[in-house]
Amino acid sequence: MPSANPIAVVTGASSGIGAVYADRLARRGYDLVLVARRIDRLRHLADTLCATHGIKVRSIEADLTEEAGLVQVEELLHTDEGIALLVNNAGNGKLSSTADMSDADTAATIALNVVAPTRLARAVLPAFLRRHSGAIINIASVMAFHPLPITTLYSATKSYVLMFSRGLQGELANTGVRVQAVLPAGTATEFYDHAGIPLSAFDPAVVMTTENLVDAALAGFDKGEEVTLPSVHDVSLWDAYEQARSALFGATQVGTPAPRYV
Ligand SMILES: NC(=O)C1=CN([C@@H]2O[C@H](COP(=O)(O)OP(=O)(O)OC[C@H]3O[C@@H](n4cnc5c(N)ncnc54)[C@H](OP(=O)(O)O)[C@@H]3O)[C@@H](O)[C@H]2O)C=CC1
Ligand SMILES: CC(=O)[C@H](N)C(=O)O
Repeated sequence: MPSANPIAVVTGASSGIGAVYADRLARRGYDLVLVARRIDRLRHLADTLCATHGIKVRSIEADLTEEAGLVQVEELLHTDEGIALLVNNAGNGKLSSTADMSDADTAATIALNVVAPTRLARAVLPAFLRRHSGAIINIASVMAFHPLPITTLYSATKSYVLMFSRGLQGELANTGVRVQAVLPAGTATEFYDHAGIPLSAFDPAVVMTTENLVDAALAGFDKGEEVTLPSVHDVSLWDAYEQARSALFGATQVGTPAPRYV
């Protein structure tokens, strides 16, 4: 018997931001599909959320940097008509100079942060468009617009997520399908266990709790925001950034070299 609840697919649900998204979406009455490599954690979370909220939860053990893992989730997104929300959350990043990163880490970050959210969005979009409804939440980062010497590759991948989201928003206008880009700043998760720099190296005053992050991001989602910056108190800063970006683009469309280059 198919569930009456809308289904949310959350990637990277075995810890951190994804695990809190799973909890919050369960509270909102979503059935869940949880995706990550650590199936033991997924099953524990699934049992807890089922018991607490009376929802249905499926756990999928998948490495989203591998073709087989991606195909598993793509097939679900292609076929399960009950899916109403995709949270592209799984991500990683080594905080390191580009020259010092290994080829394996470089490939894994591009695969997980760029290829996976792209393929999963492409997998779910046809059904969303057919139904004129559905939403994709892409977890980017504030590093998308502010590269540091130790975040070059990571920032580039998150800038892709932001641009991919902004482009989709333009494509999907008036279709009933929504895309939200969420740009967290430092958030207290296991991300730093694998990043090469421990969370303890950061000023606690600038690190947000995962619960506060996700609750703020969902508040932005409920407001209909296209880009949500949970930690930015003065939203006029983003508005000014976007206006400057648009004005700069307009200034590129002139067809003649700028005088300073002549
Ligand atoms: N923490 C922060 O300061 C910030 C984080 N972000 C972004 O938030 C998102 C969530 O990260 P966060 O919660 O912080 O970190 P965590 O490390 O706690 O969570 C990362 C999640 O991604 C999953 N994951 C990692 N590698 C793979 C893989 N190869 N295949 C499938 N799933 C994988 C992990 O599960 P498993 O290991 O079980 O596979 C885990 O569930 C990321 O996109 C990150 O870039 C953005 C800004 C700030
Ligand atoms: C400091 C970081 O790289 C963090 N993951 C972020 O995206 O802000």
